[in-house]
Amino acid sequence: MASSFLFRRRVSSLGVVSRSLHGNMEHRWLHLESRIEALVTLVGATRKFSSGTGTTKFDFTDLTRPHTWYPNARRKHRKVILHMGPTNSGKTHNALKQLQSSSSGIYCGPLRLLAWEVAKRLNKAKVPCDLITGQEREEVDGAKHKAVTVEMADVTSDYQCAVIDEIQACRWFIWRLTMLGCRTRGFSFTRALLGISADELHLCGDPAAVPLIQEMLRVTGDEVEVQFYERLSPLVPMKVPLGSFSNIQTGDCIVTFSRRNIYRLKSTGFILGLIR
Ligand SMILES: Nc1ncnc2c1ncn2[C@@H]1O[C@H](COP(=O)(O)OP(=O)(O)OP(=O)(O)O)[C@@H](O)[C@H]1O
Repeated sequence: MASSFLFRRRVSSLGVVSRSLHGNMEHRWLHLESRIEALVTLVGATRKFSSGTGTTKFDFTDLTRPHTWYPNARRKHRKVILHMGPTNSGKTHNALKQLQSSSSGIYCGPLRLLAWEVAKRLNKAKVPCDLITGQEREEVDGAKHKAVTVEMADVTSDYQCAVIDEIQACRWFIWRLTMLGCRTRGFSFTRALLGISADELHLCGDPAAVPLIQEMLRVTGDEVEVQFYERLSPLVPMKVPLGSFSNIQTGDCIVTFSRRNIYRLKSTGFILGLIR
């Protein structure tokens, strides 16, 4: 599902807005992380001191057990289904089918456009669905479903079904920071994974994340099931390189990994002409 946004014409301008939002968030998270690390060190010293008294104390500053920060989710015995496979293998499609048929639910994705696509899909299927991102809040009468960017994940309500897309971005905070996935936004995925209170939680992503997620969920008491997927259509490399951009044909997709490159390619008019 992540790849489909690349084909939309609206992408470049919207992409800039959301990236600048993430840029600000990056600063905030980095700042917060350095504060947490300092606090964790301090807590270590405090615990050593108080353990000598022989009394049982609850340590409110203990940041080493994040699963306990979400009592709503811990009260549920969640069924967690991992949909793991390469891109274009139908993981998200299957998870969204469950979301669509549930009485209430939430979709959390890494991009505004993914949340937007899911809200559109559910509303089109006559399942009223709110769209909530860092930039907008579109509420639909009677909606019991929400499509959100992961930072807006609601960890206070109860849902029948929840979907977290691109879960490999998850990041695990533990005593001395261990890290996997996205350095700047991973915390929001971890928060959604540990904190969403849903009977069924569907996680879509890369199989490389399976051991980490299993480890994270070992302490939550959730039931975990892993389903592996194969690509729906084969990926066949070309026998000869493309060469010049002038060899691009209508229907081709260009993938690039920096904003500067996107604008550089956009400025070459023939590419825009093809996308239209
Ligand atoms: N059973 C199906 N019937 C019809 N369309 C499907 C089916 N499974 C997947 N698709 C379509 O195939 C495309 C890719 O599926 P999907 O987005 O679920 O893949 P994905 O594995 O989640 O990809 P990504 O890793 O990029 O998010 C989508 O357009 C989806 O609607």
